[in-house]
Amino acid sequence: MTVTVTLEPAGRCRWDEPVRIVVRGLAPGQPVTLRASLRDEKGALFRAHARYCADAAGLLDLERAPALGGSFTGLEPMGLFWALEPEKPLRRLVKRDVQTPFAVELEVLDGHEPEAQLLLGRAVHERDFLAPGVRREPVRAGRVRGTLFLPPEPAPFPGIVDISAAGGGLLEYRASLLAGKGFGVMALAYYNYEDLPKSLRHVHLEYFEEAVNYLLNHPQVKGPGVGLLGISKGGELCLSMASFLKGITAAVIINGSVVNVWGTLHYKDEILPPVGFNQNRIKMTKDGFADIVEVLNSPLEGADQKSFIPVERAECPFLFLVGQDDHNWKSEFYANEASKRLQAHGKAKPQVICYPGTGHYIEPPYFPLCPASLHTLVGTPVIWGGEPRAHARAQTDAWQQLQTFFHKHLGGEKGTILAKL
Ligand SMILES: CCCCCCCCCCCC(=O)SCCNC(=O)CCNC(=O)[C@H](O)C(C)(C)COP(=O)(O)OP(=O)(O)OC[C@H]1O[C@@H](n2cnc3c(N)ncnc32)[C@H](O)[C@@H]1OP(=O)(O)O
Repeated sequence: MTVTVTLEPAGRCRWDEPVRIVVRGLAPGQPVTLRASLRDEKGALFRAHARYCADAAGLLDLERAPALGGSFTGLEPMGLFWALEPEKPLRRLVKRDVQTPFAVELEVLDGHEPEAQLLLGRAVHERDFLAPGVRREPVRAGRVRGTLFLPPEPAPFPGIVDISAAGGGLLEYRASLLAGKGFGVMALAYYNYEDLPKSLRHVHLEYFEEAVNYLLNHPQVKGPGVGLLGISKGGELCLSMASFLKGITAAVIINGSVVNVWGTLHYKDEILPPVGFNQNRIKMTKDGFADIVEVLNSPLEGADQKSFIPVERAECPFLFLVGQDDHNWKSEFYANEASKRLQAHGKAKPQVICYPGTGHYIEPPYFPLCPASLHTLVGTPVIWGGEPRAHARAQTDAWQQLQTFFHKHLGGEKGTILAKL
């Protein structure tokens, strides 16, 4: 009997959607190995594999059959995606062009032995980043540089500014996926992109103010305010935006810091100096990677207190999503200190969700954990923390949590349209 690999739903789906993998035509109880392969846009290969046994009817359904070993074990229907590992170390899976899908090759190999196994069947599964009808609009307005993603009509939609980690350039994949949930999402570049500043040494919030106003004035975006979504340095910038700027209705901070890091922050006549750091607190792992989690000074002591972002000035609700094993910096400490500061000034207690075993890059679901890669500010590979399975679980939950939070505070439940006030 021919071995077939089928995916449900059939055909192309969004990267953040689960898919059911079913293999038919095997012998009863046949041992097989499933292997997933993906090449990113720079040709870097990512692979995962797992060993299974067919059931008495010769069927293998990954929603019912536990993996017996390989890149992961246990009942993990999406393990072949979140357990992908780069052939060359230090590569993080990022999607640079959201207008094309990632093609994932799924192979069924006979037996459990690692050496060359007989190929029994295969399928190529496309996972894309733009839901049908989602529109992609490059933004070159005044100084603002980014890309706006708009859901299919009817407008208007709640607006969200999405700000990535330090690294420069412009990564659009989170914004493009989130636009598929009914939001108008602008991925905002903020340095080392086109004619933007080349470094983070001086950050002027007026640029971000212009970006917020651009989005608020967009004819397809509904007010009265916008949401902010930021990860890492992007999360820190969202906290500063919410503290100093108007027009912010909700903010989701993914592993951000509540202290100004690396460069001087400017807004009108105010300045926040960068928090101090001590390179002697960099530890080296047995693999030779840097662990920088202790490098930054505490913003609760001495002169470093001037670097604490005045979150008490913010008028919006916050959701902090925290990887408890974040090794970039102390995300849980920052979230808790932000919460204390807000409550000490009579503001609402923010929602803080902490994920055990979870590292720095909490991405949309099914992105594989990146254990270590180049830190552009540190200039050497660092560990980001996290354990693959726990990190994968956290990504799936965090993605739902941030959507729920934005729908609650920005409106925009699919189909509910509120006119601009
Ligand atoms: C001590 C004081 C402490 C002070 C304490 C500092 C802590 C504060 C940190 C601030 C808070 C944060 O944001 S922490 C998060 C910091 N994040 C980062 O540093 C992100 C690192 N950057 C990246 O991963 C990349 O920029 C991407 C993947 C985002 C996009 O790459 P790109 O912009 O297109 O760059 P590209 O020209 O392709 O490649 C340039 C180099 O980037 C890296 N790179 C490129 N692609 C990838 C990739 N997929 N995975 C991994 N790395 C990649 C490679 O090394 C590559 O060099 P080659 O191999 O091609 O030669």
